Amino acid sequence: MTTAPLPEFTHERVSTAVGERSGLTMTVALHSSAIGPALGGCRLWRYPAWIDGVADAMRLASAMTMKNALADIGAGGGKSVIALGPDDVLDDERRRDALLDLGDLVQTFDGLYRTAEDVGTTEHDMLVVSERTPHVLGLPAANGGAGEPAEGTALGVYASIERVVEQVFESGSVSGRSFVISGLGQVGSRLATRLAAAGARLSVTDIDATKQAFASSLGARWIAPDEALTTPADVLVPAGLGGVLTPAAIASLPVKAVVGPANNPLAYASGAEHLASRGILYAPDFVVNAGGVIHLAMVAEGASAREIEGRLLGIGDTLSEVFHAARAQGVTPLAAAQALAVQRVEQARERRSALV
Ligand SMILES: NC(=O)c1ccc[n+]([C@@H]2O[C@H](COP(=O)([O-])OP(=O)(O)OC[C@H]3O[C@@H](n4cnc5c(N)ncnc54)[C@H](O)[C@@H]3O)[C@@H](O)[C@H]2O)c1
Repeated sequence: MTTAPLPEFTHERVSTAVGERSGLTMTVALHSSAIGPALGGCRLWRYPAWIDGVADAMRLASAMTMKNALADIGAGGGKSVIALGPDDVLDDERRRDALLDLGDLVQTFDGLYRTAEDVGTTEHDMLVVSERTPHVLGLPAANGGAGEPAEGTALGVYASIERVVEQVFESGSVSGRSFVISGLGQVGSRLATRLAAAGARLSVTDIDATKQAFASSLGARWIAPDEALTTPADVLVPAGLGGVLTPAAIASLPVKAVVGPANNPLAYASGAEHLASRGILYAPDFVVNAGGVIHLAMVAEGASAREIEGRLLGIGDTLSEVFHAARAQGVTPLAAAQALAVQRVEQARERRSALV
């Protein structure tokens, strides 16, 4: 039985298999290849039931279509999930088996879906996946790959944070502004470091309490994970998993803006309207966290570090364009971003059918 509602099935193909070697259930969800071969990472995570992993892959894949369309990298949207059940134990051998199984499943898409690292997987894991399929990005730099995309993601989110602060406070400076960062992983820790260096006041948390030492090295205040949505601040930065902004959380969220790397932070469809009705500016996740895919796609194309940095900082411009469109159309930034992405996908589809 699924514990969350299944997403709408608008995908080109969803393949779920029990890994031959690992016995783990894994899913590749290809949402759209209209713009180009899909690109989206592989999440390795624990779920209450296998179907929750399928639903997560499907939701994340459609968000990747939106993200990649707005990132303008010539890629469609897809995602993969290796689902651990509540009692599954993952030792090194089984982890390797799971990654080889994933490689086989990715290979059945014949290049229409390309994988990379995501929550729960690393660049070294991608090296294992590459033993079974060439359709994998983000291998370690020492192996000729793009390496961890988190630095690129953090740069794009940081550029977005400045635009959000500018929008709300009429100055893009983060100095003296207060932030809550929930999740100090690959991206959250980099954002915390940048924000602290720029003079922001930080309250931070993670479910991994060992991150407290890092927090104090930045001079940040440590809060409990369940205080992240109740601590007053100028800006909330969700940098853990998605689904945290529930109706109850939004009803009393004591911030002026939400902007962060976490995919799908809104737990329900009308969350963006609810935030807007409370006067909270929401920067759509798939606009601000596109730095990772931009980095992966551009390194694969052989772009220079300078060109890539320019595109990462350009995420701030895309976000400003979205805010502008939202104001002009009288809709939320999320609706404006979705409309822009859908328009790009439809245009690509029309160009394709004109060629057939
Ligand atoms: N890494 C990237 O390049 C990238 C790109 C786009 C989007 N994202 C998204 O950004 C988010 C963070 O990615 P990451 O690469 O930093 O992942 P990560 O796994 O390195 O870090 C996530 C951190 O969040 C913590 N966490 C999980 N649940 C939490 C909770 N309820 N409260 C507080 N902390 C919690 C984890 O302990 C971990 O430290 C994810 O949603 C991911 O999908 C990441």
